[in-house]
Amino acid sequence: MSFRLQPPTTARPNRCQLFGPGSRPEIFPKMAASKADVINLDLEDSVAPKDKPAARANIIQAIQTIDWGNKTVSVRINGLDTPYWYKDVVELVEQAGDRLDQIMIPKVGCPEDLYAVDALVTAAETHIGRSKSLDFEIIIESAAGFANVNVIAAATPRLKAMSLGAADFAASMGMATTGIGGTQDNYYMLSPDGSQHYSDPWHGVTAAIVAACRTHGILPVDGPFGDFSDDEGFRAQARRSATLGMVGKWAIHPKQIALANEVFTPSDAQVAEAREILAAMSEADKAGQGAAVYKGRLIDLASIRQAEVIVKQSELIGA
Ligand SMILES: CC(C)(COP(=O)(O)OP(=O)(O)OC[C@H]1O[C@@H](n2cnc3c(N)ncnc32)[C@H](O)[C@@H]1OP(=O)(O)O)[C@@H](O)C(=O)NCCC(=O)NCCSC(=O)C[C@H](O)C(=O)O
Ligand SMILES: [Mg+2]
Repeated sequence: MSFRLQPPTTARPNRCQLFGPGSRPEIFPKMAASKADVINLDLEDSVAPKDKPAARANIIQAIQTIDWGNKTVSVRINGLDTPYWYKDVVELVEQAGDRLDQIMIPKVGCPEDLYAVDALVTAAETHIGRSKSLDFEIIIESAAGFANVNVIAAATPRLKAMSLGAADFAASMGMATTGIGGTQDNYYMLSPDGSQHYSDPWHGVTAAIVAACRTHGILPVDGPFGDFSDDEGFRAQARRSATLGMVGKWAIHPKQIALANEVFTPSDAQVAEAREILAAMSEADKAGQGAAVYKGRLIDLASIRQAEVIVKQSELIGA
């Protein structure tokens, strides 16, 4: 560990972020009744330009009137390259009330993007005397976002979560794909016997997001998986993200909520094994040993830290 300690990551359940367009208010109560940990009401790409003002009004009314339980309520604003974002921010901060926990800023490319939004949010909050400070979450979905991810992660203490947006990311990188996340037909390695083995084209940016987030105590989240009729494809993508350190995944259809919760909730077997490792290391410590053998394999002090990740995650979720 560096002399500069890794900060604890934001402590909240974030296994599934359910999206819904701000222009479809009839689904908001269904979103509130769902088993998603985070609700993302969208003002950006799922809302047509002519519908933006009505979508803002729908969202503000819904935040004030619907019982969102203990969910994190977040609104995705429009990008800083559009004429919509400043009204999104000002109207939300001034009118939505304290039940609005967070705004999601899309297509962040540099830390100054967050500086600009922070300045506007701070002014609006001060103007109305908002008692609760608004949190930020962002989407890394451009070449610039990938290149600058570490300085972006350090941009503001408001930042609590960071997602990968596979669709815009692929477009910005010039990737030859149209699918949103998952396996890509042409991204494979050829084995000596001629068989094809698919690789993960999202691996590099996923690892970069996780590293930046963990360095700064931010939640790393996997974004959308577009083919909501492909449950196994979603599971495979989510399992890869979880293995690399992400804490949750978006659902762009209610079908995907249970899948995300399943993958990002540690199983009973995983928790039991983690507790056994902690117990074995406790015995080793009493015997003056820093290492031990568990089920025929080495465990040591690093194994304690690995096991604690799983135990803490299950305690946070209440699993
Ligand atoms: C994808 C959808 C357009 C599908 O909507 P619909 O045709 O209504 O689906 P179904 O008929 O299968 O719906 C079944 C029931 O579920 C309700 N429903 C539908 N969607 C939602 C939802 N999001 N939350 C809660 N409930 C929902 C329907 O009303 C039906 O209910 P009932 O009749 O009572 O049985 C739609 O799901 C949708 O709009 N999804 C969200 C799209 C979105 O927000 N996209 C933006 C995020 S992805 C992105 O932006 C890319 C990213 O930035 C990147 O770059 O990668
Ligand atoms: Mg996008």
